Amino acid sequence: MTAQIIDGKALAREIEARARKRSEELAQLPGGRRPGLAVVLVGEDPASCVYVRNKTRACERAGVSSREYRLPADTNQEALLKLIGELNADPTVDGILVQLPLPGQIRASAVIEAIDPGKDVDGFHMLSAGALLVGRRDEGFRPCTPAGVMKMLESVGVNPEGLEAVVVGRSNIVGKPQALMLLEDHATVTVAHSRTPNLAEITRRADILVAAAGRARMITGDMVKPGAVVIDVGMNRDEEGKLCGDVDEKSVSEVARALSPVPGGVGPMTIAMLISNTVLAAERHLGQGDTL
Ligand SMILES: NC(=O)C1=CN([C@@H]2O[C@H](COP(=O)(O)OP(=O)(O)OC[C@H]3O[C@@H](n4cnc5c(N)ncnc54)[C@H](OP(=O)(O)O)[C@@H]3O)[C@@H](O)[C@H]2O)C=CC1
Ligand SMILES: Nc1nc(=O)c2c([nH]1)NC[C@@H]1CN(c3ccc(C(=O)N[C@@H](CCC(=O)O)C(=O)O)cc3)C=[N+]21
Ligand SMILES: [Mg+2]
Repeated sequence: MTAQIIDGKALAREIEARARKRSEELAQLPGGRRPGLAVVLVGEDPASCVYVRNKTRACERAGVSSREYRLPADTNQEALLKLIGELNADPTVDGILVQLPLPGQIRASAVIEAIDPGKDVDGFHMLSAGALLVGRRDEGFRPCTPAGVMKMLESVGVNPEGLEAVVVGRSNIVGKPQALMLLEDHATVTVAHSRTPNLAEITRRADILVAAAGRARMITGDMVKPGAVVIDVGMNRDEEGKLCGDVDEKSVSEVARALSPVPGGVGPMTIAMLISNTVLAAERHLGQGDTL
């Protein structure tokens, strides 16, 4: 078997095109405007710079106006909180994204909780996390990466209902919300992590396997059930400095039915979902309800 490659980039472009249509409609409303996103970057992390550049380009494609705030690496928490307060109060800003990780002197949780929950387009605020947990789609925002993974599954005709899903990783931004979204769609969900002793045994049960551990090519063909759908969230550099996922594409593509590539898979989808969330935030701010 040779796995179908799931084209996250093409799917992301479709989502951006729909967002563009809606952005233009919002701009045409009386008292309307384009959705606005503020991206805050503290320090000069090279990987973060790549993401921020990709986000800026996607905003242009989707008709979302984006602003960047670049602060020096030694910025203190108080100064960052002051900027968040100003962005919270700015009616042209619908969404606020503070690029993670933050430098050590800043407590990320303090910054995330300071964001107006109505502008939490990353979906990292406690209110968004709680809304996902209790199944309230009308409140908060869904975290972009796991939401993008759900769209990718749908795009290859995979309905999670009744399937065994395994998520490798339990972070607040990927693994945990991913497990909740799969559960919401009626999969039987297992979450594995660094203290899981028998990982291969667990992953081999998966009809849907989501790899989000941040370990280069750790998922090999022998860990995958024949015919499984494998989604690779990982963004790693290998020994040669080459960008790679958590999945060993070569061995896994001989076993899986479908596989998402890195690059061109989850990364572009994460950005498309960020844009979708920003349009949703603008709709709510303009009293237009949820249409996306
Ligand atoms: N494409 C995209 O848009 C995005 C990509 N990413 C990428 O996804 C990956 C995960 O990101 P993130 O969740 O933020 O990472 P974290 O480092 O916060 O979490 C990693 C998780 O994986 C688990 N883990 C680590 N090593 C192993 C192992 N050997 N076996 C099993 N589980 C393991 C950890 O377990 P424990 O909890 O026990 O420590 C932890 O739960 C990274 O490569 C990141 O770059 C992240 C966000 C967006
Ligand atoms: N507050 C916050 N929100 C995030 O959503 C967030 C974050 N912080 N910190 C870092 C991670 C990582 N992340 C990516 C986004 C896009 C690509 C992306 O565009 N990837 C492309 C190209 C990557 C490349 O060429 O280097 C691809 O996979 O094809 C990757 C990773 C968002 N994250
Ligand atoms: Mg995100």
